[in-house]
Amino acid sequence: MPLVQLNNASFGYRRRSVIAGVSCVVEAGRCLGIYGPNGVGKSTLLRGMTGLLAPLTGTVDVAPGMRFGYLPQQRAGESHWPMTSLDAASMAISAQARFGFLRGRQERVLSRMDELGVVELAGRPFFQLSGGQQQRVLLAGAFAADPSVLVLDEPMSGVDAGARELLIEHLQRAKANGLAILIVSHDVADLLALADTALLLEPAADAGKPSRGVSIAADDIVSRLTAGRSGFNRQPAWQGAAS
Ligand SMILES: Nc1ncnc2c1ncn2[C@@H]1O[C@H](COP(=O)(O)OP(=O)(O)OP(=O)(O)O)[C@@H](O)[C@H]1O
Repeated sequence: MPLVQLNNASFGYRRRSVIAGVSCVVEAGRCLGIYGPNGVGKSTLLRGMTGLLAPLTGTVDVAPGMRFGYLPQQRAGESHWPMTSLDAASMAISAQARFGFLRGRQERVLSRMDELGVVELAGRPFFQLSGGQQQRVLLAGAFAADPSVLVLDEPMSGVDAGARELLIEHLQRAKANGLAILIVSHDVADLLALADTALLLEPAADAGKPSRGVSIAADDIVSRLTAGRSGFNRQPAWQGAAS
């Protein structure tokens, strides 16, 4: 049974659709990749799939009792808020787990931080870490919530090649253990490494109209993009995917 199922769903703001006609399923042990140009509606679709935004039309069915772990898109910025990395990851878990304060929470977070190679950063001020280190700390928090579906919005941004390899392996293992993953990425290589199915989001030819989503097998991403059938030939965002 799918954990999340969208049937011809559209999402937007103030009754205006940003993205329309999306049908897809999210299943245990599978990864759905979402790909498309800036502003096409990827984050909007994630908000809709996780219940943060109600569909304007169509339906979103979520299996009872399931939990989302969410790694939002990183925003550039600086803060002097005196928060340690452990605090940041622990806040992520309590926000995501929806079960309030958890006994043994810090141990769970520290153990996930250890798996992701950032446990030695636990006491360091979060905002003094590099972007890639912050990303791994927050991912540890998302994992510690023990989610059924892990939602990753551009998880590899700011992450170096070695750390990316480690993250991909970690996510592949978690997927093999039954975790469902939803990932937005501008890098086709990430989607080829993780996704089983891909939703290609295409802007409408007519500026005032909503974007559309086309569901394909992840292995067909490169041929689909190079064939230009989806209009993606206008932007070479997937460069490097073939290496
Ligand atoms: N809270 C909001 N209220 C109104 N409009 C919004 C809101 N959030 C996003 N939008 C609009 O919805 C459209 C899609 O935005 P969204 O952030 O979903 O795109 P995206 O594909 O994730 O972009 P990017 O690749 O740049 O992150 C944009 O036109 C944006 O201005």
